[in-house]
Amino acid sequence: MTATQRPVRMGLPRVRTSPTAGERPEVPDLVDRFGRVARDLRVSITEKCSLRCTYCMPAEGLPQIPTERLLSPAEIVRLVRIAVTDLGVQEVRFTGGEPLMRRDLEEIVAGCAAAVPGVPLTMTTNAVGLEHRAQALAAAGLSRVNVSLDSVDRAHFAELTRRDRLPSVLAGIRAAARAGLTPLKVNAVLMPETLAGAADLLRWCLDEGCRLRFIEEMALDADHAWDRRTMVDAAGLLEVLGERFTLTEVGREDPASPAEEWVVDEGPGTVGIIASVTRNFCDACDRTRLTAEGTVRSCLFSDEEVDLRARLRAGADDAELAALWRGAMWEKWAGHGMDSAGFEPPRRSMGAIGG
Ligand SMILES: Nc1nc2c(ncn2[C@@H]2O[C@H](COP(=O)(O)OP(=O)(O)OP(=O)(O)O)[C@@H](O)[C@H]2O)c(=O)[nH]1
Ligand SMILES: C[S@@+](CC[C@H](N)C(=O)[O-])C[C@H]1O[C@@H](n2cnc3c(N)ncnc32)[C@H](O)[C@@H]1O
Ligand code: SF4
Ligand code: SF4
Repeated sequence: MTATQRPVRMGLPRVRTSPTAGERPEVPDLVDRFGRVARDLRVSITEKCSLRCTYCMPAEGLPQIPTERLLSPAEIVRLVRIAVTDLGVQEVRFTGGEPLMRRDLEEIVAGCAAAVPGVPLTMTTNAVGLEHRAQALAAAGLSRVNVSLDSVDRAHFAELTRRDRLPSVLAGIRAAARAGLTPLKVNAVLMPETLAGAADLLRWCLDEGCRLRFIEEMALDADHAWDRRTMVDAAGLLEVLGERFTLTEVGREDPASPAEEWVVDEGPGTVGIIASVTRNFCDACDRTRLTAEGTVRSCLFSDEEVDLRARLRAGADDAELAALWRGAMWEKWAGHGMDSAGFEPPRRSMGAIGG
């Protein structure tokens, strides 16, 4: 049996449904009622973006957030320090919108690197313009980057992102690799339109030494076009890639990692699949999020947010901000529920939350 003929383990949803009854235990870490502990902080720093990916943004972009409502570099650094020193966070990822849209990104990274030395600082980016900033970001203390890239065909890229920026993205990826922002992972969202170019994208990533992961599309597009019945799942992708490559399943790098991995041909290259919908990883979720406006959002899919910015600007001390954050995490949902009857997408789209 070849790797692609092997049945894909779709499994039962891995969401624990019976929460712990009673009060939150008196522990400093970000624990929730389902026994999970958040160690991975994702910080959105802007809603702006240089692209308009159809699975994320509306064609006209998101409504602009007035500058005074965005967290300043000093505020971001303070909240990151609280997350690490008071709440047990072990990795910080900058995202958005597009983090490169902020001119003060290097200042934010350098401030965080000084405030939480030794903690990996990473970024998820579309890489437009990264070519000119990769060296400075690495020098400021950025550890590595993940880049979103759905196609290496210029016309197809322009269609998917509504912008003709493929050359800049490819130059950005190469500059990031030269600057040592590695291991560099590439994220591609699975859609019917991406399947035809999926094998070419994998070939390109293998040749460039990038680790490609395909991601099942989630109901987080601003246009609300997502449809569970037509979305491309992991099984559909494996069938297409199997026509060109021999894939051998190796599983997850570590149990909390969302990506399951396959070795391609004789290796050492791999391809990953983040099956957020059909094989969700919510029961191992270790994430907490800060939105660009300074609210804590415990789950991508939960519109309940706790406003830290207002308290921070009203003079709250670190202990109060940490307590608010712990309370938000205790209320975290079990999972996204995309497979449940009556599922409603959240009000904010991916770009507005911070993916
Ligand atoms: N279900 C779910 N999916 C997420 C979440 N955060 C990110 N994703 C999806 O996972 C994809 C990859 O995210 P990245 O930003 O590259 O982060 P990562 O995979 O955690 O990063 P690594 O630590 O480098 O593996 C994104 O494109 C999203 O589609 C989350 O909290 N929940
Ligand atoms: C919102 S973007 C922000 C960072 C940066 N602009 C980028 O594209 O990498 C973060 C991640 O979310 C993913 N994403 C956006 N919309 C999605 C959706 N509807 N389903 C799954 N992933 C999505 C993107 O592919 C990207 O990897
Ligand atoms: S996925 Fe990233 S690059 Fe694409 S529109 Fe959303 S924020 Fe922008
Ligand atoms: S959907 Fe929510 S619970 Fe599931 S992995 Fe994402 S953030 Fe965690």
